[in-house]
Amino acid sequence: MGAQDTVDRADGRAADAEGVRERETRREQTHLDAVYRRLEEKIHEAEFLMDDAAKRGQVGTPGALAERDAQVFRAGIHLNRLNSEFEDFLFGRIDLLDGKTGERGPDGAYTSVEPADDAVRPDGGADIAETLHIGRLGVLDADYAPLVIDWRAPAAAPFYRATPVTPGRVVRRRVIRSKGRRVLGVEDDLLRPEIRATLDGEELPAVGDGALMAALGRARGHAMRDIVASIQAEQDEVIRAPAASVTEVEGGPGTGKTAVALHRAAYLLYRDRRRYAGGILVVSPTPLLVSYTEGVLPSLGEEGQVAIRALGSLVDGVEASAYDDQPVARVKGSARMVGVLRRAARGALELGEVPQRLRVVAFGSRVELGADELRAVRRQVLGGTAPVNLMRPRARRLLLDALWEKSGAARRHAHDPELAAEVRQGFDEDLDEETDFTDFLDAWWPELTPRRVLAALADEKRLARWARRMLRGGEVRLLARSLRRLGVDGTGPLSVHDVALLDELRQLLGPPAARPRRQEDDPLDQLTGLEEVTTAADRSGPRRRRPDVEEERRDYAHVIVDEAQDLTPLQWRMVGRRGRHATWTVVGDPAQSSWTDTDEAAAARAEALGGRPRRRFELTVNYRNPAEIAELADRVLALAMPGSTPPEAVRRTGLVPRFVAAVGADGADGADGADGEGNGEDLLGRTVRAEAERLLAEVDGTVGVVVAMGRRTQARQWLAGLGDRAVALGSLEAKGLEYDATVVVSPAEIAEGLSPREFTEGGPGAGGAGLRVLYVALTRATQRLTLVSGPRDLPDADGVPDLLRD
Ligand SMILES: Nc1ncnc2c1ncn2[C@@H]1O[C@H](COP(=O)(O)OP(=O)(O)OP(=O)(O)O)[C@@H](O)[C@H]1O
Repeated sequence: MGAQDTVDRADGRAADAEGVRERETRREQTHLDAVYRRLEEKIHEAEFLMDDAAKRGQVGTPGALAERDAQVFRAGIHLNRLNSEFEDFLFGRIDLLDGKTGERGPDGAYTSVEPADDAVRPDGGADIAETLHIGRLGVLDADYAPLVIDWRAPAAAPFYRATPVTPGRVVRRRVIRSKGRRVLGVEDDLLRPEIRATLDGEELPAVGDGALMAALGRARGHAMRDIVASIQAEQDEVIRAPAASVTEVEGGPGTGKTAVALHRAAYLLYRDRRRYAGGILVVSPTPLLVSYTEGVLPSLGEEGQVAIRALGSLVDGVEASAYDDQPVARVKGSARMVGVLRRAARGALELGEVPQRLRVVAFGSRVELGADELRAVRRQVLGGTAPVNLMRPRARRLLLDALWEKSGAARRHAHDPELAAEVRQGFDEDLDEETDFTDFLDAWWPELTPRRVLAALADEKRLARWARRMLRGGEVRLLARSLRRLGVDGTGPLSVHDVALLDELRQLLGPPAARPRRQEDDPLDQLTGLEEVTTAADRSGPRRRRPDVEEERRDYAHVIVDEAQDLTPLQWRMVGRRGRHATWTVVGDPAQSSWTDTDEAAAARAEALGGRPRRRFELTVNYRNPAEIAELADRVLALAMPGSTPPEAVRRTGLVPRFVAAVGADGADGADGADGEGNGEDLLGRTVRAEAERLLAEVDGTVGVVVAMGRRTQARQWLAGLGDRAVALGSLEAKGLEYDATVVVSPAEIAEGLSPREFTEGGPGAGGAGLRVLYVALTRATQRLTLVSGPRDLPDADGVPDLLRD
């Protein structure tokens, strides 16, 4: 056979394959047309029903209608948005063998997973018994037969679970790519290539190289895409895990933890909407990650029921995105702060001008309590554990007791308790109207707000008193200095770690107490020692609201924590308060933790999750990084956490990371002004900019430049004018994000920037949060990685920094 024949045959095969692809695409187009026709019918029907209900003055809420025909109605109302904003309304198809009757599928429904014994004939032939189309929402035809099955329905599970090793009934899995109403193409995986399957008498063809690789190769934008068309089996198990108790998921970078957590939220809503509607909280580490991920749920047809909040925005009315330096963050996040804040919450009662004497006129005579007596009353009030603001009624009550005693009236009426009670009531009522008394109470037991108390910690002497035996001198100094930003009244800007302190204080202070009411029973008379005491009167009585008292927090039905390895003990307490009665999904990767005291955080996490039973999952495949990048990052992982197993990268691109040294002839990078305005000054900046430009030309999507936290502003200037495809970010901000290409600037600085002491004393190999942060930085790229080293990196002749050499 001549060379020309070989070429002709190959061309012929390619032309055949093209023909099959076109034919298969046309077939799916026919199905999609039918789906849209049906959806249009349902939209008209829904509009008519809404209209009709409105005309007849009935309650025609979408909710009420949805119950009539929930699945199709929902599809209808989402359709227009799906059309305009999202691709792939219908994205999947499975062709199945006949199943064993009566066998249950992965979710316990009667969807047989295993084929019937005679599904494959002895000669290897088999007929496709069932074809299912899978989409973002379910659509039924006029006879209630499914045109599209919701991806979350049990019947759709084999689309995700089938693998060539355990194919079950699935012969062919097809991913359909469409835009609006147009089918663009199909990608098939044959899960049982050993059999000759036919559909309606025709042989079942397979088109393309599989959908996963196609999805992974696409350029990235500034928003995360859903993975609904290519969820992998181990991910699907997490998404569909029963909601009960706590689901814990660990996996290395790029294993899909964030994606899986968001798809799980959509799944839980589908399974039990009544329970979860309005009640799923997703906690994300940074506002950047919130905005990166917030389109995923709407693309899955879920909006409004899930709150995605950054750790700095978890308290209503507060929006913090500033970072503290790591040593400060470490103090603020430590569990030791709970004790300090407890003292501060009580100590703050003495912040203003505390009156040392109470003088009133009662029943026509002067009664007075002196400093010692007042101190004794205060001690007595503080004997309980109720929130400080809620102790105010008790303070009032005990002051009245002391005044009553002092007035001698108690003795005068000792023989007649009934009369004594009556007189006492008059005594209290008189004093409640006496401004000398009410003004005194306001000054002596002021209403405290969390911000005010937090700001009070900025006074170093005062803080040292409150923190005695809990914080070291250096820590007190750092903390006090950092809180000065808040100003005296506490209205200054908050850092992310301040928010957890604020939330802790909200708990310790409680809401401002109700104003005293006549004949009010002091609940603490009976209940001293209870954690939280309010009466119906307190709750319904008029409150003097302060503008800086935030709305009550909510109690969620399910809490999803992303990047859980980074929560500080105080943040765990803050999140735990929002899920006291919740079920939980907690995803994270210890190898990416930037927190130093991991034992302390583990204890706080255990407390937040309580004694609920746990179900653990591990994700093992890295879908983000090509193997060439993952292998480099694994060197740092080996230093940061010796012995840990990295996830396995799913693809190889042939593009190895590029190393560039920005070291001048004098060995300086000049970024710290080593030689003034001269050559070395902006060598690093110029190099980084040039590398970013180079990557922008090489990839279609985004380029992220990751620098040590202290260099963020500088890095933004380096990139000025390069357009919005290039982004500069600090190492801690890179959490959870990804870019087509990244420039990682000075690995040594990123590792040191976090914790110089840990890095230089322990040295590489001693582990440490700094190296884990570097590991995060190195695992953000989906295609290309460039490393720019400065002098601190001690690059070798090839520009490879010391930390990344073999
Ligand atoms: N089954 C899948 N099909 C297609 N893409 C996937 C799949 N699973 C994950 N990905 C993609 O891999 C990338 C990494 O996913 P994700 O950000 O959820 O990982 P992660 O485990 O949270 O990573 P990190 O720990 O680094 O934050 C994303 O682009 C995601 O869309």
